[in-house]
Amino acid sequence: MATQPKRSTKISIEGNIAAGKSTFVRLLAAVESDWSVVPEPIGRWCNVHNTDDVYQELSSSQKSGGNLLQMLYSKPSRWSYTFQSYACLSRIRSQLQPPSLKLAEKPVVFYERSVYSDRYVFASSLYESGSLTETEWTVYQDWHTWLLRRFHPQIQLDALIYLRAPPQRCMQRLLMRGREEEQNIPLEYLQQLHLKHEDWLLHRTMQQDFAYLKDVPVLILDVNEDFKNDKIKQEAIIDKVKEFVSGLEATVC
Ligand SMILES: Nc1ncnc2c1ncn2[C@@H]1O[C@H](COP(=O)(O)OP(=O)(O)OP(=O)(O)O)[C@@H](O)[C@H]1O
Ligand SMILES: Nc1nc(=O)c2ncn([C@H]3C[C@H](O)[C@@H](CO)O3)c2[nH]1
Repeated sequence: MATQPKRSTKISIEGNIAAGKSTFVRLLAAVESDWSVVPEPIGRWCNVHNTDDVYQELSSSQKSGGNLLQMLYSKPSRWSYTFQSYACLSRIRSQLQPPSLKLAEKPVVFYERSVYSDRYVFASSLYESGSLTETEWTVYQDWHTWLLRRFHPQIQLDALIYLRAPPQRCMQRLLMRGREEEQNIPLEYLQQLHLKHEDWLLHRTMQQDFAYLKDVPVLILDVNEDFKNDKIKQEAIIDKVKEFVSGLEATVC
């Protein structure tokens, strides 16, 4: 008789642009053999030449995503709806993929962002700043709610990790990283996204259409400090994640 694959613990890593999510998930992927990482699809469009294991060579249709990011930042009023639709489709697709570690004893999958940040951080900010019209926002929310309910529980998350850093620090990192499409992003945009993350994950005051989310555990990690080249700080932050995950495994069966 075929053995049933173990149910993975699914955790989304959330945080502002350039807070350090990709850097952090690369660290996580190296910690435990049972842990795997699903990079943000949009991140991959901007990392075509990255040779890390978690980044793969892209098909030509995916490469056009890099252009879409450029189009979004160059003319948000024209491209926000298209971008949010494509971003959300990609995220649903990757959240539905079966775990790559079929033989893992306690599989844990970390996603770089989720269908929830798509809506409650980005699309909501773009609507508030007038880049999505009332009609686009209504249509987006309608299909977003319908699709997520349709795919529940396959895309349900067990936990969230919030990488928290001041918008000024994210701006520094964004400029240092030098991704071409992002060079004209104003600090105000990062401040707006920061407030959305704070309401959602720190204060937990954000109204959401998915009732289960209000009980999902959130681990908040301060990533303001530079831990990129500091093994001791890296170990300390990883220990917090290990402790958090083992607490979850006791409840996820
Ligand atoms: N803790 C840290 N200390 C110093 N530099 C960092 C730290 N974390 C990330 N960086 C640097 O900041 C830049 C942005 O990091 P990274 O690409 O991991 O951000 P991200 O959150 O994945 O971005 P995005 O939201 O665009 O996907 C990179 O140049 C990275 O090397
Ligand atoms: N508008 C918008 N909606 C999303 O759902 C979304 N997800 C990521 N991004 C942007 C942030 C980085 O520039 C870049 C890589 O994270 O892509 C998004 N932008």
